Amino acid sequence: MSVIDKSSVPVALTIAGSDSGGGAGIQADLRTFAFHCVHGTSAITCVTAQNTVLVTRVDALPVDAVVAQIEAVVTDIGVQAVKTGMLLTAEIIAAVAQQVEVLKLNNLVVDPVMVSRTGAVLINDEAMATLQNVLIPKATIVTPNRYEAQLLSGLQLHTLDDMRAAAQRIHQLGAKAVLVKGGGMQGNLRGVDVWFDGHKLETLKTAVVDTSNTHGTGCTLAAAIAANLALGCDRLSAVQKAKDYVTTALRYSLAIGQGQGPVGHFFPLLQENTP
Ligand SMILES: Nc1ncnc2c1ncn2[C@@H]1O[C@H](COP(=O)(O)OP(=O)(O)OP(=O)(O)O)[C@@H](O)[C@H]1O
Ligand SMILES: Cc1ncc(CO)c(N)n1
Repeated sequence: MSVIDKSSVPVALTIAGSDSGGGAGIQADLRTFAFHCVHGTSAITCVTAQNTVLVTRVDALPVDAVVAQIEAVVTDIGVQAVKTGMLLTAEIIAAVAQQVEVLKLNNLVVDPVMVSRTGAVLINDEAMATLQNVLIPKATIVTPNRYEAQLLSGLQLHTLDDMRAAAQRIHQLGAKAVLVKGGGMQGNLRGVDVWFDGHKLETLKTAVVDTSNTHGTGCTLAAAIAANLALGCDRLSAVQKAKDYVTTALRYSLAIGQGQGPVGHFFPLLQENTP
C-alpha cells in the first residue's frame, strides 16, 4: 500500500444538498470525486428526505453552518475546484457567492439546481433571481438542464438551434462557459449537450442510453467536471471527459427503488470483481 503525497492529491469541494436515497446531491458528488482519484470535501446546504420516486421533505441548514463548512475546508485543506448543487434559498446562494469572492475560489462549476429534468420547480423566485444575478456570474462553467436553460435564457427549447441560442444568451449572464444539458430534450436530442464559452459553440454528443434510471445525472456530470478541473484539464476537455463518464455510469445504472434509479458511479470498475 503506498501513501499518496498530500501535495499531489487534488481536492474538490461540493456545496450541495444531501439525498437520503443516495443517488444525487452530496452522495453522488463524493462518489464521483473518489472515482476520479480526487479527494472530496463537502459543505451540506440542506437535507432532503428523498428516494427514487419523490422528495418528501427538505430542511435547509442555517446559513452560518454552510459558511463554516466552506471556511473549515478551504482554510486548512485548500481546494482546486468547487461544485455547487442544490443551494435552496436566496440567503444560502448569496452567502456561497460571498465565500467564493472572499476565499478566492477558482474553478467554480455551478449546477443551477432550480427545476428537475421532469419540470418540477425546486426553489422559489427569490432564490432563482439570486442564482442568476449573484452566483452564475462567478461561474467558470454553469450547467443548466433544459428547463433551467429556458428560465435563464427566456427561450423555449425544442431544437438544437434553440439550445445553441440559449447557451449564448446564458453566457451573457457572466459565466465563463455554459453547458446546456439535453437529458430532458425529446427524440434524437436526448443526451445532446451544447457548449458555449464566448468563442466556441460546440455540440457534445455521446450514445443515448435507453434507461429510466437517470437519477443524479446532472450532479454527477457537474461533479465530474469539477474533478477534471481539479486534475488540471482545460474547461472543454473537463466537460467532454465528464460527459463520457456520465454515459458509462448511465450504462451501469441501478434498477433499484420504484422510480428512477441512480447511475452506477463505481460499477464500471467493480463489476469484474463481483462474485
Ligand atoms: N438517457 C441518456 N443517455 C445519455 N446521456 C444522457 C441521458 N440522460 C441524460 N444524459 C446526459 O446526462 C447529463 C445530465 O443531463 P440532464 O439533462 O439529465 O441533467 P439534470 O436534469 O440536471 O439531471 P438530474 O436528474 O440530476 O437533475 C447530460 O450530459 C445529458 O446529456
Ligand atoms: C440533494 C439533491 N440535489 C440535486 C438534485 C437534482 O438531481 C436532487 N434530486 N437532490
